Amino acid sequence: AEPLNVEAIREDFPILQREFDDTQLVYLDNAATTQTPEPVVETIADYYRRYNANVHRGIHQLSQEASIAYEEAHDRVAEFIGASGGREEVIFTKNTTESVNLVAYAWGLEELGPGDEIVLTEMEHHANLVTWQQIAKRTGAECKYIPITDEGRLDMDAARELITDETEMVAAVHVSNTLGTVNPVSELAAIAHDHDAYMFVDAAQSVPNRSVDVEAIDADFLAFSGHKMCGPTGIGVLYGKQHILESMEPYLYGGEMILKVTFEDSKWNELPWKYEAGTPVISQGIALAEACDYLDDIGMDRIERHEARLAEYAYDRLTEHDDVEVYGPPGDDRGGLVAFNVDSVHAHDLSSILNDSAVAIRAGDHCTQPLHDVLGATASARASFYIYNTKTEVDKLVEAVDDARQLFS
Ligand SMILES: Cc1ncc(COP(=O)(O)O)c(CN[C@@H](CS)C(=O)O)c1O
Repeated sequence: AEPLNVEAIREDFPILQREFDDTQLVYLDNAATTQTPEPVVETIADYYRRYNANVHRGIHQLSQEASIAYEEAHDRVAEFIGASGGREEVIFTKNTTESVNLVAYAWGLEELGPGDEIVLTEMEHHANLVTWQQIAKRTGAECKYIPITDEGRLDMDAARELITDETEMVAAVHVSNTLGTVNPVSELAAIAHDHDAYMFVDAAQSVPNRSVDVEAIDADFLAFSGHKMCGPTGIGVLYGKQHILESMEPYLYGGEMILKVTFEDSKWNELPWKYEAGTPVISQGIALAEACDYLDDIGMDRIERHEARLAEYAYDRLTEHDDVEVYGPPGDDRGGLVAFNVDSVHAHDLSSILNDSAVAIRAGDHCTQPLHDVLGATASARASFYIYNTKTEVDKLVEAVDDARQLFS
């Protein structure tokens, strides 16, 4: 497929024209959050200008329009991830973190007990790792961690050992936000299902960046965030197989999620509203549907290839110097990000020097502290790419890293 027309895409992101001290912004922190294209911003503004109303309630025209747009946004997101069950399999939350917590509380707290096991990986984000770790503590279940190899890939032999008939849940990241590793989540799901365990895929760094088909993976649950895929903050998605979501009890109670309430008890609304208590993320959900259109117009396979090319170029240029360690698999086999350290420069110093050159990257643990312990690093710098980044911007990153190296050597 032909390369992206990055110049045309950049026209949709006025923020990328910002300058600091006459130096144009180079935004390379997309794994943290992506920028928001004009069509999505316009969708949000149009909602509040023309048809803002509460949903599932009022019978007035505005509420009808808002309700239909909000409900259809669920259908659009279901289509984007290949969920043939449509809106019944797509729950809107606040973010990926809340999506994981929904399953941990609504299923984990109810179903897990002593002797049960949850299998995670050493590269998990805190959203997944801390959540299941704490649910295990509260239920008496036990967490186990699939180790990573020296190249930062999952040790699948160890995975086959660790996932047993005691395993109730396998929860793994699809693309690591620190290593860039693309995990074999379909294979993990098959192993989990061989042992009658559920498979939860943390897709925060994959749904925005490549074509993801929940049914091809055969995930039982899958989570991601709108703000990492050209959408606004305040919207996350939990995909769940319909029959599983039907079998679970909600854990947030209130309006919207009920059909009938008496003083004695309550009956729950149908899916997905059963898990969307109170006034939902209306404008955010409608905007996320627009973001799905925006990305599909570009093409997820082209986006994946664009990011892979930038990641490989960054990997190759950064490792031209032997004082740089890039974490994770080789440059030609990873998602669109590189986390690295430069021997003589602490990651935080590096990111602040890069900021002086208007290059925006992330420094820290990227919410993967246990992984950094495994890597033997207290922190790392991370550049992460998206549809509006260019090789020239990677060159600016490398030049700024060279400046830092001079400064500190
Ligand atoms: C793999 C993975 N899983 C879960 C999350 C959480 O997404 P939220 O929208 O914050 O809930 C993230 C978000 N990672 C950001 C913030 S720490 C990063 O800079 O890497 C992620 O990368």
